[in-house]
Amino acid sequence: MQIRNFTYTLANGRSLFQSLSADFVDDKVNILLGPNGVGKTTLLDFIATVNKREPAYFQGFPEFKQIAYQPQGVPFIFEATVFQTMKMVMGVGGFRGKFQPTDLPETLQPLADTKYGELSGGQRRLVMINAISRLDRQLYLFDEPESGLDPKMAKRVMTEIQHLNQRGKRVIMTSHQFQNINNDQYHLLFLKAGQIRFAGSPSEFLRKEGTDNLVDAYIKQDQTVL
Ligand SMILES: Nc1ncnc2c1ncn2[C@@H]1O[C@H](COP(=O)(O)OP(=O)(O)OP(=O)(O)O)[C@@H](O)[C@H]1O
Repeated sequence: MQIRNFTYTLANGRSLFQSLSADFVDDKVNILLGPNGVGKTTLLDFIATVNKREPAYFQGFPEFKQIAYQPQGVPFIFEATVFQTMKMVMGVGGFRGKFQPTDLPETLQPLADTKYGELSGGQRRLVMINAISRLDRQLYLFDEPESGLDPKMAKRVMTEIQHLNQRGKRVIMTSHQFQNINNDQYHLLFLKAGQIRFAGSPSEFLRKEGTDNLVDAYIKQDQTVL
């Protein structure tokens, strides 16, 4: 999957991407990093075809039906229970297998009959990520999947996302969290000022910035004068 020379200007005239090129890898979890407002979600929207995707710029991405997308917001029917919500999301996504409360992950089983509207923000996110991960698609897009989750849950979600990738699924996600980017099963793409400024493994990122701490590496990269 690759993006080639993609230029995009917002309706207010602000140039968001300038001849942006990016290469995503299949056998690692791709993580888009970069400052707030730089365009990570907008890029996911193009990949997911929420925004029209021109084949001249977006090459090798699966078609719409083969993509599962977890957007940042998680609006849903507040009265539905956790179990009903997951079943509904999976049903809309084309899941036709058997699904019962005992199929819920251990963390969600005690909440099976709890109304979605009574969950915390992090719990809602967990429900959506679980439902979306169970769809049978080629490409999974997660927009800040660990945001709002406690450290244990965030770690679990990142492990599940890696398992998804190890089962042969392609994954692109965004993140502002670094504590779980702890191995080279991740492929980092740093977006800033309209282009990808770094692409590579976490250890390559650390080496490039001359530090052993990803947060420091991120800040150094962000401070680089272009
Ligand atoms: N519907 C919209 N109309 C106008 N501008 C928009 C719209 N959606 C996003 N933008 C603008 O596009 C820019 C990129 O937003 P985007 O959400 O893609 O950034 P991001 O990198 O994902 O940010 P964050 O890390 O804060 O989630 C921002 O400046 C934002 O104001």
